[in-house]
Amino acid sequence: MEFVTETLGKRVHDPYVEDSRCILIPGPIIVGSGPSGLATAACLKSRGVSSLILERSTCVASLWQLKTYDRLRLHLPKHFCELPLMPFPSSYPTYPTKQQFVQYLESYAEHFGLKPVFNQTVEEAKFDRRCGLWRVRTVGGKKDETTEYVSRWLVVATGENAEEVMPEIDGIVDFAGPILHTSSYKSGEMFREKKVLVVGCGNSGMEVSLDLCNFNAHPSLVVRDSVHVLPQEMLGMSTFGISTSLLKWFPVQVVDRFLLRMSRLVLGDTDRLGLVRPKLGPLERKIKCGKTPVLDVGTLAKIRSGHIKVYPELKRVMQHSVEFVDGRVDNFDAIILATGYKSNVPMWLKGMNMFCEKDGFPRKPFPNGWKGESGLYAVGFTKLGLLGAAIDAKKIAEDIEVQRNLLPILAHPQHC
Ligand SMILES: Cc1cc2nc3c(=O)[nH]c(=O)nc-3n(C[C@H](O)[C@H](O)[C@H](O)COP(=O)(O)OP(=O)(O)OC[C@H]3O[C@@H](n4cnc5c(N)ncnc54)[C@H](O)[C@@H]3O)c2cc1C
Ligand SMILES: NC(=O)C1=CN([C@@H]2O[C@H](COP(=O)(O)OP(=O)(O)OC[C@H]3O[C@@H](n4cnc5c(N)ncnc54)[C@H](OP(=O)(O)O)[C@@H]3O)[C@@H](O)[C@H]2O)C=CC1
Ligand SMILES: O=C(O)C(=O)Cc1c[nH]c2ccccc12
Repeated sequence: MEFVTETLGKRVHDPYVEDSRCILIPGPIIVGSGPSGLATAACLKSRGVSSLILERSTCVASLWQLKTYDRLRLHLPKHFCELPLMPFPSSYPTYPTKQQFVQYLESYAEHFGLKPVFNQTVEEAKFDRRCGLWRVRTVGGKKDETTEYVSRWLVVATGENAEEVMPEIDGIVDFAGPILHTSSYKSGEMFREKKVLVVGCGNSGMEVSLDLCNFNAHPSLVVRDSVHVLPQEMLGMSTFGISTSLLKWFPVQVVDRFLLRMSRLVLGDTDRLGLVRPKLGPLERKIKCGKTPVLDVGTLAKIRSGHIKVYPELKRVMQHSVEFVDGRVDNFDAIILATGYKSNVPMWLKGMNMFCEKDGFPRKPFPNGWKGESGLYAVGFTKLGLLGAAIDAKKIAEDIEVQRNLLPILAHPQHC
């Protein structure tokens, strides 16, 4: 505690004050240098507020750089995926490639002079009520040392996809072949001629199955429940763009009915392929349950042609084969878990009610989840992808600027 008192008292004008691995940050601390963290830091900077970004990985946008497959492109048109204050280059195609998106994010960081501190995993963050400051403990760096960063504001930007979901499947430890999560999958190159079971039919599972086909592997897809598959475009426009326009005028149920009718025209009856549609419509389900509809990029054609088999839920895994709940058994050489991701906020953010312990998302849904108490903020937990992150980032920067102008803490050091 002496440290905070001392630094606040004596070194009020130093930008970063270091003392035995306890560092006072005059601006906000942002945890995570993905698109959400970068967008918030840029919006703050444009309002004259410097921030410090702490990142566990070694680069910006680590999800995109290190944990995604080669053929990935944005699924939504680029103008829905732009970060605030800097558009995509006009030379980019409507659906930029992963490499283009990463290049854009790197230029974004450079343009705004954002320099995250890499190799800093936040292990604990808690609000110290005695001095009204956030204490953020990290581990990392050359000698894996512990550091405490202290600030009035904490922005959680660790994302909806911070940790892989690894399901418990009966007998999976007995499986003889490779088992990997889609976050480690790069391409179907290593699976040529192999029989591969893809578990999970979100956007990742559907696209990885298609990629495997393109490398002459033989994929099977586990669809344990129901799924909405929509065409990426209809009537020459993006399905997402049409949806957002219609939602301005019509209730979500009406828009869903339109989307389902159009999907039926473009894609045919997906139920017959083993992809049974949920009872709730695609947008209502996204809003209520956070389940993203699959935007088809060619997988359905491969299912229809028999290149991708569809199976129901797994019952158990054996050394070289898998049994499904309908009693069928098939041999496989590899298993790819396309079982999604989860937030990691409950693992490190302590003593705050803003986030739900169970799912690690803000308790208040979009558009109200961005602000908590005591200078705590969340960016990028909207279930609306990059668009939601951009909306949050702007609001957070505006709010912090107002607070900073109202209560200049450095002029009124508090006592710990
Ligand atoms: C394969 C894939 C494709 C996608 N495509 C799209 C798309 O086309 N359009 C769209 O809108 N959305 C898409 N998404 C959704 C995705 O969530 C966003 O694109 C975007 O990456 C979210 O940004 P973020 O900064 O909130 O989270 P992330 O990009 O996940 O960034 C969070 C950062 O926080 C860091 N971090 C996590 N925990 C800690 C910790 N304890 N300490 C320090 N650092 C930490 C991580 O290392 C990471 O760098 C896609 C997601 C995936 C998985
Ligand atoms: N180009 C793009 O824009 C892309 C975007 N994305 C986005 O990234 C995010 C993550 O996507 P994704 O990785 O597909 O994860 P998702 O969470 O969207 O999908 C996970 C899938 O795994 C299933 N599942 C989970 N556990 C099991 C289990 N034990 N047995 C069988 N099935 C299981 C889920 O089924 P159930 O629904 O029954 O729970 C669901 O179908 C999404 O927001 C997605 O839209 C991903 C890829 C490409
Ligand atoms: O890819 C994601 O996770 C997103 O949240 C963006 C997104 C893709 N398809 C959608 C359909 C409805 C709302 C958001 C998305």
